[in-house]
Amino acid sequence: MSVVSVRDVSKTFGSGHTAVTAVDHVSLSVDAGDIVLVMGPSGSGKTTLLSMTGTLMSPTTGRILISGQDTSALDPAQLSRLRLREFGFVFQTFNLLSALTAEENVMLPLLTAGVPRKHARAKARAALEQLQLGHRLRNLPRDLSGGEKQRVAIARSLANDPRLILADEPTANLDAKTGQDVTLLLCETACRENRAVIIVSHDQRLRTAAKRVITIEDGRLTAEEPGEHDRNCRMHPEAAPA
Ligand SMILES: Nc1ncnc2c1ncn2[C@@H]1O[C@H](COP(=O)(O)OP(=O)(O)OP(=O)(O)O)[C@@H](O)[C@H]1O
Repeated sequence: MSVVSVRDVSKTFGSGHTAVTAVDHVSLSVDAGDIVLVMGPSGSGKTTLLSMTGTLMSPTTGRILISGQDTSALDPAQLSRLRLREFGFVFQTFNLLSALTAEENVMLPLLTAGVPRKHARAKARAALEQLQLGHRLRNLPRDLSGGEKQRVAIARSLANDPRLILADEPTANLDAKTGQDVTLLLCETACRENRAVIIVSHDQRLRTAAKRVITIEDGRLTAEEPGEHDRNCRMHPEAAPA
């Protein structure tokens, strides 16, 4: 069974002559271990598709199934629990809380999900160590580089063992090399743990991190090509931590 199945989904904003169809009859299935890069011009519907896939926005028509469960049948509280349990989110602006250390930032969603503090701390440390940030546990975001901040955000997205990681322009605020390295690290880690990943980006260099590359234009999926990701989840030789 697919981790996520997007079935004939459309999203229209507004109505009448000002209506904009941002996503137009899109179907897409993503399995465990899949790493899908969604590319396309500005305004083509990438973020709208990602938001619906993450149940942050409901489709106008069509259905989103998460591990076979139809999300349209769930109320907001159930959707919120589903997101905490099944999804990890990575954003272009990192979205770290400035008053919390790296470790506390990673612990936060675990505590929200009801994980006991001691266990949450151990999981946060393990996730940060995996992202090669074991020496930065007590640092505040302001003392971290852009690449380190995004690695903390990735550790946070991985800490609750999500089935699916959704990343929206994760490299937009990083220089090209750092952005590619951080994304490769995310993809290698997710691949080894058999998690599914969907990344929305303009960045052609991320093809090296993806197993599938999907193009969206005017809200429609227009192409799918294989990516260049190493199927054995090996770290790309050029990638070193940022
Ligand atoms: N909340 C909204 N209300 C009205 N129109 C919207 C809304 N969100 C998106 N749109 C419109 O839907 C279309 C798709 O937007 P979306 O942000 O999904 O594209 P995108 O491919 O992610 O663009 P970018 O690469 O610039 O982030 C655009 O025409 C946009 O203006």
